[in-house]
Amino acid sequence: MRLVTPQQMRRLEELSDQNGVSYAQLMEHAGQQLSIFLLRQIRQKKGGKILFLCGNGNNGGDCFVAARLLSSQGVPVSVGLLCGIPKTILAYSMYKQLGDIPVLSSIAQIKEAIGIADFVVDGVFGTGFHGTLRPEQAELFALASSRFCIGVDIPSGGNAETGAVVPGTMRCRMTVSFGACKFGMVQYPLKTYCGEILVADIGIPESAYQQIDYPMAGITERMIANFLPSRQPDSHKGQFGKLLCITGSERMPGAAVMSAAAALRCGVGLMRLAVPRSVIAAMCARYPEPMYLPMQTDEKGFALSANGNMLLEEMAKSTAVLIGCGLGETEETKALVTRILQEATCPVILDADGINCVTGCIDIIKEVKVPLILTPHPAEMARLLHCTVAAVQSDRMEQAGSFAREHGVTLVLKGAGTIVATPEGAFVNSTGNSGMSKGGSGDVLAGMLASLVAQGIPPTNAACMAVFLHGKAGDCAAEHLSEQAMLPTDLIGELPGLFLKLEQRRHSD
Ligand SMILES: NC(=O)C1=CN([C@@H]2O[C@H](COP(=O)(O)OP(=O)(O)OC[C@H]3O[C@@H](n4cnc5c(N)ncnc54)[C@H](OP(=O)(O)O)[C@@H]3O)[C@@H](O)[C@H]2O)[C@@H](O)CC1
Ligand SMILES: Nc1ncnc2c1ncn2[C@@H]1O[C@H](COP(=O)(O)OP(=O)(O)O)[C@@H](O)[C@H]1O
Ligand SMILES: [K+]
Repeated sequence: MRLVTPQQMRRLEELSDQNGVSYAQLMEHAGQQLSIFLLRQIRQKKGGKILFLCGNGNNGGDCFVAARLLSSQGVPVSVGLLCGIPKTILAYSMYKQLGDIPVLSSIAQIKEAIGIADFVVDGVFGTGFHGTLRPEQAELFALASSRFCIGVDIPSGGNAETGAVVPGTMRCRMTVSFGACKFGMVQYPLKTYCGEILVADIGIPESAYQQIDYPMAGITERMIANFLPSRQPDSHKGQFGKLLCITGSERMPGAAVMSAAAALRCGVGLMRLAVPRSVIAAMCARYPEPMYLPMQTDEKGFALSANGNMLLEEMAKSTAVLIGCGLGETEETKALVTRILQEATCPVILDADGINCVTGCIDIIKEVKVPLILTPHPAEMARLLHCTVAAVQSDRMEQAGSFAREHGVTLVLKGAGTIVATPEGAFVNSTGNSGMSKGGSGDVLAGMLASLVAQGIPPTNAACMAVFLHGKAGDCAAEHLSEQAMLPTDLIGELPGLFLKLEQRRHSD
């Protein structure tokens, strides 16, 4: 699913206009698509009165077209003007074609109409919304939201660029978005205001989409199914990658266990697991598959930089390195992480404390000569950028995309609606649930990602595949264990079922 910012949408409309599909035709198509959708809804409900709530911009214009088309087919429609007569030439010309459709402009009339409508269509504000809602608007929106409300392009009050909402934003059961889904609609909190999202084709030429800078898309199962490495019947372990994990400390051995277990379940051929010597016996009892590399530690159980030479030798034999989960943030681990990055000979996945260790010397990232993937959660991202978590969360795509472009890395900004940003474009995940908001879920993701990269899947593809499957594993776990009780380790238990499905899908394709 394509995702666009409001600026990109405006550029698409402009390119479309230059390529023979005018602005007026786009609006006519948008209204047509909306009317087709509404007709389907009416048929399912066996009848229904439709009230279009319209603002004075082009979002209202789409509604005038739909109202005219539906009315010509005998559907009882009315229009409520919330911001007066349309301001744009386009919307005004559509408004003038309403004919004898009832137009309500007093608040009292509109309130009454909302009360008796079967469907309320929200065409008050689209991508041109800014500022806040006036109290009387918020009150009307609350009333409309209590009905079966259908969003036009985006719920009014939502920010199509960031996913922010203002108090009183319209709550829609379904939203019909034109040309492409707006990025903000797949981020929180706006996502929860959209209901089911449908994208309507309004005739923007394919060539226009191809000219958009920094394209974005939602991650789908279909997309990631093709990334699975093929397994030939005569294959051997050396063909499925060699992963070096530099993880864990005496205080956080679990992070090493979870990332390693997840990596093993994602199919890597060989794993070397560098962890503090003291935790190896317990780990090996649980997971005998990896080759264990004992690390020397300080008196608190955190790895020393003196392990560097041994780790570099092991890295030379590896196809990917995962560093950071549970490693701890000390002067010694900082020196170790820095050295691994500076001398890396294969792709590196930098997670958790691996990220924390470089926040003071972020420019070294630009000098890394191998593909680098960072997997920060919002607080780690804020540390990287030396800003607040709120600043990260208020504009996730801008923060992730700018970082990826500036540093030439793949950046996985975690949290509901995880973003995989690369220097060329970005992907957004929609799987997962709040049952995953538990310490350890990130370690599982890091292990999965590292395993896929080690197997030779290009970093961006691997990141999309890992975040999609990680969230899907969370959704499966929640189904039979509940969001409340499920654990990060349960995600690992779901992986075999998910890979089985992907393999079956590949065999049937
Ligand atoms: N262009 C095309 O060909 C196509 C466009 N399409 C449709 O156009 C939509 C974008 O239309 P748009 O740019 O006119 O903006 P829209 O969202 O209607 O709102 C702007 C109006 O609201 C006002 N306003 C804003 N905030 C406000 C507030 N807090 N309180 C009060 N007023 C406020 C704002 O006022 P102003 O900025 O002037 O102060 C302005 O008058 C898009 O979402 C899609 O539905 C489709 O048909 C496809 C083809
Ligand atoms: N509400 C949610 N919806 C979807 N995914 C979530 C949600 N909460 C957490 N996750 C996912 O779980 C993981 C948590 O990672 P992180 O915060 O690094 O955990 P930890 O470091 O404790 O292992 C991320 O991949 C994140 O996207
Ligand atoms: K709207």
